Amino acid sequence: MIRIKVPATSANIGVGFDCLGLAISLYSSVYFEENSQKLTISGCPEKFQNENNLIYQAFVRGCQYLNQPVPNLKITIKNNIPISRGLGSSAFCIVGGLKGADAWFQSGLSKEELLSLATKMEGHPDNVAPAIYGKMVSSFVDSDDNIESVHFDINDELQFITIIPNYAVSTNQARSILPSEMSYQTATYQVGHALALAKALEDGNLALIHKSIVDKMHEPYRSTLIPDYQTTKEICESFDGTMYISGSGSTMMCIVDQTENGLQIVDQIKALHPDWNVQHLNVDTQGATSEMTKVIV
Ligand SMILES: Nc1ncnc2c1ncn2[C@@H]1O[C@H](COP(=O)(O)OP(=O)(O)O)[C@@H](O)[C@H]1O
Ligand SMILES: N[C@@H](CCOP(=O)(O)O)C(=O)O
Repeated sequence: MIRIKVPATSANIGVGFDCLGLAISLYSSVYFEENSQKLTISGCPEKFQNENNLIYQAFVRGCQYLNQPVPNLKITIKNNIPISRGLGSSAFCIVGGLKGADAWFQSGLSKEELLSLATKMEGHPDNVAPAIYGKMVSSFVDSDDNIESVHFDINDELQFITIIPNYAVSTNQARSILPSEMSYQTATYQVGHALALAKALEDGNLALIHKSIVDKMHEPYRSTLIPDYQTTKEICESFDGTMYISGSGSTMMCIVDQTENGLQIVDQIKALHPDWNVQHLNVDTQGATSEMTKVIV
């Protein structure tokens, strides 16, 4: 059977709305094997165990692109990326399904083709690009509808603390509350900040990360959907951490150096919210992988 392993992704990174994203060391896998029936799906909530399942939809899209018939499939999901928490669970499904079809037919799709197909399904490239390539990726759609992506190394001195609340925020809702227009002044602010942030993350410059990550495009609106936003931000900042809303939330990501500060932040947040999932994670540098395997792990 085929195993596709995909990293979770943290999109936007403050000022990079819909264009900047980071792959992190939290992984989900999906296994594809032949089946006597049309489709069997396990490892996800029952409401997704049907033909509307996003992984299956992406697999079918991959077959169409490759001009291949859709095989009878058994899909087994080993999921570690929480759903609707702003860590790219939908990107996992889309990249997992497309890459599954590519591996099934051994068709050797390029990462560029994969990114183009995945972006059309997801609607924005900021999660699917790092899910495919790893590291931090900045992407945009050019005038010919091609996706251009630029790849950044993140400095090893930084650690990422993923703070996952026990409540979800739907991406659709978090997009629907955003204004439809923005001023030239705000656009200029965002461009300057985003460029500085990319360099600061490469250099591990915590002071510049802290200044440049401050967003005016989505975070002020979306923070209203996360009741614990302000208190969590204050805890992070009291130990020299910088916090942003991961994707559309509810996860909050804290960037901090490799000192004891990270441990203090985790301890304080866990003490306040024992049922939240708070983890130290690293940057994933590989992106999605595929392998033939005999066992499900
Ligand atoms: N493990 C999974 N199994 C089936 N469907 C999933 C899984 N993970 C995510 N999805 C799909 O992705 C959607 C969540 O996407 P979205 O709201 O964008 O949140 P996220 O921030 O996690 O990407 C779900 O409604 C579902 O359609
Ligand atoms: N740029 C998108 C990113 C959504 O990421 P997700 O992980 O919440 O699906 C947005 O901000 O809407």
